[in-house]
Amino acid sequence: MADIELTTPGWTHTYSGKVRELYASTVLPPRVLMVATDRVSAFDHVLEPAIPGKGELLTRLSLWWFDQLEGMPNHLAPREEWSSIPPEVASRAMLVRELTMYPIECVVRGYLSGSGWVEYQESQSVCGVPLPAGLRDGDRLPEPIYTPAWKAPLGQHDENISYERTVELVGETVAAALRDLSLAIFGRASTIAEARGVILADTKFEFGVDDDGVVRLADEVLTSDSSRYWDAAAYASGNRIASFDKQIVRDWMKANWDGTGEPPALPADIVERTAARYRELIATLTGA
Ligand SMILES: N#Cc1c(N)ncnc1-c1cnn(CCN2CCOCC2)c1
Repeated sequence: MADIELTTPGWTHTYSGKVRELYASTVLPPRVLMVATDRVSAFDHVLEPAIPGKGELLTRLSLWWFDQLEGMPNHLAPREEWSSIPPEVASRAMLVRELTMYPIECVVRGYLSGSGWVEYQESQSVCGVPLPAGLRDGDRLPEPIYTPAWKAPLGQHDENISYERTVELVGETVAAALRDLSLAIFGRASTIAEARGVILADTKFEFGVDDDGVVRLADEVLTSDSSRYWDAAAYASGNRIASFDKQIVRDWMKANWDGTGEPPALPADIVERTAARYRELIATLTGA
């Protein structure tokens, strides 16, 4: 697609995701340019229209979180290289080290919601992790749980897997590291978010390993696309739907699409309310 290629020379388009485009540098050492688009996806579909400013807002949020998680090796390229990012995408791009990515979505859940609530009602467990009886939708879990998924190729569903299956996929040492790092990062991020009046209900991390064998936090991190964020004050007053993420889009889709055929276009007010929630979350967390 012509509009995907960058006009700045030195970059080759390598991958189109639902909401991101990836490019390889033809001049720098192995680097990947991750460009966030304004596209929004839900229920495995890319929806129309795009959400104005989404790519930039979520990139800013990722970069803020990478900075908050000091001490956790990540995939960002040294900042002195960032001047090479093409100006045409600079506000919504990250220049990252090329890693060998692990095929695991490292999901951590601190609260019971979404597919986890559906599964809990049927089995009193989430992804095979047993939970106490009597929990309600939106309840905080006794402690955060690690519920990994296998990263399916684009177009296929990610598949919830057991911790033991992750051991088969990446070995015991790496599987334990991914679990422990995910739970530790979730704990730190939850504390930082709650100090700002925001609940981090759940999120997913991706990791890769560099040529020196260092396991690094990769992908986007703790964005509204990879996480559920709730307003803590609203939650405390019993309003358990005041979310800062794509819930507005998900709820509208559930009410206006039966899941067959192409999804309907989002109305202008849903687009604007979603953009406003993204802006509000970034302002609440980062102060910017
Ligand atoms: N983050 C990051 C990152 C990194 N730091 N280094 C190398 N690759 C990636 C990465 C992340 N996502 N994808 C696209 C999705 N893959 C496409 C290929 O097939 C598997 C899926 C590439």
